[in-house]
Amino acid sequence: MNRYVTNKFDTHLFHTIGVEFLNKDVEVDGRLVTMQIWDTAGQERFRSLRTPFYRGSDCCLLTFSVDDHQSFYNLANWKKEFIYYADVKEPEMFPFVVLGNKVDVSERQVSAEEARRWCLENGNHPYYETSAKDSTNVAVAFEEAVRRVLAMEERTDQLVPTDTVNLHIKPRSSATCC
Ligand SMILES: Nc1nc2c(ncn2[C@@H]2O[C@H](COP(=O)(O)OP(=O)(O)OP(=O)(O)O)[C@@H](O)[C@H]2O)c(=O)[nH]1
Repeated sequence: MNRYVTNKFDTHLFHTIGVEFLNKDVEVDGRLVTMQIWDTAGQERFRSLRTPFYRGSDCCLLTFSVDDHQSFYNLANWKKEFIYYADVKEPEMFPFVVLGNKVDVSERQVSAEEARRWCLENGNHPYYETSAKDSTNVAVAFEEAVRRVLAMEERTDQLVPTDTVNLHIKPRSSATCC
């Protein structure tokens, strides 16, 4: 989030406490969009602080580190937690984007193939290999998230009938006559 919005990278970051957020205006496929990005704390002790912020999200970027197998195994739990607290009614329709971050490091523990397979088998999520350190694919991944949200909104709009018939019948007032 910091690399994308402020174009900065810090090697000595403090853990996120609760939630941090930043906004960014972006043009995607000719549409101007204001993104509100919420970065939730990953540490277990902050669970109760982060979970209230899931509700109302339009998209979820599930992120792991390619040099840390455990963070990859945790993806399923993060997804489950998000779906539960965001109260996602149709998880298979919700836009998730998966990021394998830290591709700048040489000691990988998760291959791109393994990550892609997980994405395919767990909802066919788009997968991007990113580096907040050297900017690889960061903007591309966020823009894909915007595209998924816009596509989702278009689909939902199409489900709303345009020619509605109001079947609600107003009760007649007992005071009227004739
Ligand atoms: N080499 C490298 N290091 C990174 C990259 N992204 C983050 N880091 C480092 O990894 C550490 C953890 O980064 P965070 O962004 O705080 O990770 P987090 O998962 O959000 O952690 P919480 O704040 O506890 O939720 C920091 O020291 C970062 O500098 C990257 O793309 N490459």
